Amino acid sequence: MLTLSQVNKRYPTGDRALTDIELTLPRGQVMALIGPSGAGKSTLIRCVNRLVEPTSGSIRLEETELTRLSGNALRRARRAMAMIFQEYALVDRLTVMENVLSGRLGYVGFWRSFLRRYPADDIAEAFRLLERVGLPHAMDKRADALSGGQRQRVGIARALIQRPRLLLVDEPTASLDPKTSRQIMRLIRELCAERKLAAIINIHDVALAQQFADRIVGLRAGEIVFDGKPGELDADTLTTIYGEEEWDTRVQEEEAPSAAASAAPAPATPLTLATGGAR
Ligand SMILES: Nc1ncnc2c1ncn2[C@@H]1O[C@H](COP(=O)(O)OP(=O)(O)OP(=O)(O)O)[C@@H](O)[C@H]1O
Repeated sequence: MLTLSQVNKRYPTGDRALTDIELTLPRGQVMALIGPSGAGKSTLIRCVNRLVEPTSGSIRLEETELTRLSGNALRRARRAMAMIFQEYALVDRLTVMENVLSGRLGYVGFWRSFLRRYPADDIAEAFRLLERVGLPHAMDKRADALSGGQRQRVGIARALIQRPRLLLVDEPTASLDPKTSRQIMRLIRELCAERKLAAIINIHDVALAQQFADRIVGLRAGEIVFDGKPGELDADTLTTIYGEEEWDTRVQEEEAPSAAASAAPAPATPLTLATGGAR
């Protein structure tokens, strides 16, 4: 449903962020995008919804060539691609319900949204979504009264009320504790399955990516250096993506003495990356 072909991005500063990206994402597939800082993960997902302009190449969402769109046509295409952010991007002074409904801004007219008069169907759907993400009792709370995990659930509900076909997810767990991170990843995974949504999830935590994604794509210096199933990620592949490291042993040697590590459950996946492996 999403096809990137020969996508390149060079920023005006001269930084080459993406080189000849080729990627096809089928409907319903959850893909994790991993790679070191500066590898181009955020640039890639922002090229898809054109928050960043690719320098060259083609990006197709089903029949639509996204790189050629502007104005209303671009706004319409963006409705199909909802974004979930690391820092949630909620409006703090608004209620949870209002934040969720703001996901409909691309659909309702300016005055309606300005006056916050949303159609009854949208309100009913917002109720259903808040229930689905586990926040049925929080709808009247202000967004700034919520925990990080709850804020991300609101961000997920806001994305879904857009009725997207594709989720673009930018480090959804970066500000969350390990347990909440897993709950959020599980929720995203389940919702994608329920709604046949494809997702690209930019994530630093390799263990979480392995556990919750169907497919992992590794970027290094703007190029795809790995594209495979979570079980195919081995120490050699991690070295290709991140550079030299003793992937199998580092967590044990460096973290085992701490209380946090000894309380952690045994890894469910074969490899745990030291930088993001605590669960
Ligand atoms: N607005 C910008 N202007 C100039 N260069 C940029 C800009 N945004 C990103 N870059 C550069 O593009 C490259 C890729 O950055 P990007 O943020 O996409 O990487 P990333 O993999 O998402 O990193 P991180 O994991 O740290 O968020 C880096 O060299 C970065 O310095």
